Amino acid sequence: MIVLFNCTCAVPTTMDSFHPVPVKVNPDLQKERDAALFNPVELTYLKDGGKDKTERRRRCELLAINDPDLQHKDISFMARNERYSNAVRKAVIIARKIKEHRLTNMEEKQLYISAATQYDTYGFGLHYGMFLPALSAQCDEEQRNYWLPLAENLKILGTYAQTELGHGTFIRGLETTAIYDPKTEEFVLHTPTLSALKWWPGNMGKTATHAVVLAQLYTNGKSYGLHPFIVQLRSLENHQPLPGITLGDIGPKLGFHSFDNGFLGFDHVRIPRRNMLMKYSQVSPDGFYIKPIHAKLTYSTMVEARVTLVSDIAYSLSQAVTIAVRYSAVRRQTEQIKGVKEPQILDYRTQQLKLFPYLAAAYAFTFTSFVITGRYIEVQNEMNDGNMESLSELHALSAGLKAFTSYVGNEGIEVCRLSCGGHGYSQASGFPELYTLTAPISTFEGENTVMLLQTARYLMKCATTAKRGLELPRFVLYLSQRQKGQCPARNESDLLDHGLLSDAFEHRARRLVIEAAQKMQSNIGKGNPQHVAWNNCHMYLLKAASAHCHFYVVQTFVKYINDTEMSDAVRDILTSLCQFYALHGIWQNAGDFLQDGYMNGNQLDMVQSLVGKLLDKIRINAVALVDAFDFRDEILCSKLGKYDGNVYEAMYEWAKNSPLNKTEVHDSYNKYLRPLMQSSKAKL
Ligand SMILES: CCCCCCCCCCCCCCCC(=O)SCCNC(=O)CCNC(=O)[C@H](O)C(C)(C)COP(=O)(O)OP(=O)(O)OC[C@H]1O[C@@H](n2cnc3c(N)ncnc32)[C@H](O)[C@@H]1OP(=O)(O)O
Ligand SMILES: Cc1cc2nc3c(=O)[nH]c(=O)nc-3n(C[C@H](O)[C@H](O)[C@H](O)COP(=O)(O)OP(=O)(O)OC[C@H]3O[C@@H](n4cnc5c(N)ncnc54)[C@H](O)[C@@H]3O)c2cc1C
Repeated sequence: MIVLFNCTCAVPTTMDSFHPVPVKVNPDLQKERDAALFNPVELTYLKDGGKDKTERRRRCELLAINDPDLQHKDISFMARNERYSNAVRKAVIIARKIKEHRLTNMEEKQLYISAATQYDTYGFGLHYGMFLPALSAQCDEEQRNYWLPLAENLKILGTYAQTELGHGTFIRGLETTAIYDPKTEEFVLHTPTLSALKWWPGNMGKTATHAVVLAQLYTNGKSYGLHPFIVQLRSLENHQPLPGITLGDIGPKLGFHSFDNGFLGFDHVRIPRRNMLMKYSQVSPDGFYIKPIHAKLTYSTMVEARVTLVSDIAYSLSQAVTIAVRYSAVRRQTEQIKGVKEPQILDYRTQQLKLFPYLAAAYAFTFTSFVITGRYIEVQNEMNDGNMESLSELHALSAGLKAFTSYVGNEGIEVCRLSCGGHGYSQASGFPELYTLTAPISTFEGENTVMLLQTARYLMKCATTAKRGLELPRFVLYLSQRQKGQCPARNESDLLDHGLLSDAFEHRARRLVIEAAQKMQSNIGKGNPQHVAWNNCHMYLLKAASAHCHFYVVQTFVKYINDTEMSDAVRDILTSLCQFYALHGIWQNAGDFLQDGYMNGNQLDMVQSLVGKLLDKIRINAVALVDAFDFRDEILCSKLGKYDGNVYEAMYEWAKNSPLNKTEVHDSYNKYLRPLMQSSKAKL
């Protein structure tokens, strides 16, 4: 039985609300909305960057939501083959519709794509997410003029083939070779071992015709390290793999079921010299190598992707808390006073303690994503002018924030699922797809521990620079400032001060960075080689990097509230949310704040008491805070998180469509159960 998503296009939407006016709203949810102390649409405008941007976003999303060509049965009821095929079908429709709707702006395209794909992966995700960015960043002008129009017009479909079976993290250890042959002016690509098979690249198994392949460059008998090459994988006539190329799908995964993550092997495959992407380094026809102005420019595609992932995590976490908070407002459980209605589960302190830290984090990460995206654009412009000075800083910032936010995001989505009890485990909740789509962010684009260690590496250098009294970039300037002694808070109201809270995180980050640097120094002092000392100090380094990122997020949240114009009511709730984010962070990491005597037991008591008090303030506004994220039901794809709160009706309707309910009596009854039961009967 085919079930279409509820197509609500015929139902009018009000000016302020994006949602169709529901026939009946769950009274508990309505009560929450009536009691809120601010207007959520104001916060929506703020988050989107203005009313006009909200309206533009809604228009883009509605174009996809209301399009009958993009409707299909729930992906939860599809097998993998069907899911892959459906994702490709939709990707093709999306490409056509983007042209028809004249969506030329990148942001609009992304909004449209994410509304059209709903909670599934996008069939051309790697093409747009990594292949095109890699071409844009690594091609010289002539190459751009040739390849970009082909890729932008989908005449070729691409992927980014870096990871191998044997190595993902340690990319200097990748084994695929590209050996230059000056006689024919070609590179010969080869997979010398099983472990050198490219493994994991998305859309490579069945979809891509081309790939940006990362391979070890050899010319004139010398190795020059990893470089990007564009390689045709499949025929443009019949999609068959080209001679010398082995391709396939790597099989089912935890999630990403619609994605054809693939493997790829080369058997002495020849490509023209100009298929090496030559913006930063070149090989001349006679095999002379010209090196790049910065050794790590080959890695720049990953920096862009890590920046984008911070926004993606903020978006997914916002979806998770929207589902869990709305459901917690309509779910009632456990009679407290005989004969009196059971309370909404949102009233339980434990439920609030599960959800509100992630609600606060969702806002904190959203604002952080604005800042890091802005910084990325600035550095990109500097790099386009040939100034590579800030590349290391951007790498450290993006690697650390991608790791810090995705750890919290993955954990938060799982906590939200658990907070919905049994129904959270149903595919109807939306959590299984949301979780499995977000979970690999901790692994791809750089495994999180490895990324935090990269941030730590940068911080260690900064600690040395600060010690020498030399200048540091803005975002680590605090490392050159002196520690401020003890936390000055005397009472609870002092502890609500944003400046004081930001100072506390600054103090913790500086102390942990300096401590890690000292541990490294003393380890090296004991005669350990650098890599042994580094390994011995991993626990300090990881903590330092994480504390640095935590401080960055708190500071960004505070600065956002201070620097942005907003109504008093919105400022009031964002202020409480920011205080809660910081105080809860102190409470959860109390040891770090107590360890050097920066805070004392009495101050910690006050922190804990304030966390409790702020729960009340957030409780009144919780539903409005998640409404402000402004997810339409068609995008949230959760029966628990529906805007109208009619959860039980929706779950029952959804369950009726389970393929197992197609017939009253399943085939397996006649095949297995009947013979078993009849023979058992005989024995009785
Ligand atoms: C319309 C649109 C729709 C879109 C819809 C999207 C849908 C989208 C679906 C997505 C689907 C998933 C897509 C997953 C795609 C993959 O996962 S692609 C594969 C990603 N792979 C990785 O991230 C590998 C991680 N590993 C690495 O990056 C490197 O090996 C490491 C860990 C950084 C180490 O590199 P290394 O060369 O060994 O460097 P090392 O000796 O440690 O030295 C570090 C030095 O390099 C510098 N460095 C390292 N990296 C960098 C860098 N990147 N930049 C600058 N400097 C750097 C450091 O600053 C440091 O400098 P110094 O301190 O020496 O001055
Ligand atoms: C869904 C998905 C999609 C992907 N898409 C692509 C793609 O499109 N293109 C592509 O090229 N790749 C892709 N990848 C691969 C991905 O980028 C790698 O898996 C990732 O970079 C991690 O590398 P790894 O698998 O080698 O992990 P490993 O490095 O083997 O990690 C295993 C463990 O070792 C630890 N470890 C490793 N090195 C260190 C160290 N130096 N110090 C301390 N601990 C360490 C890690 O912390 C981790 O705990 C994808 C992966 C997934 C899951």
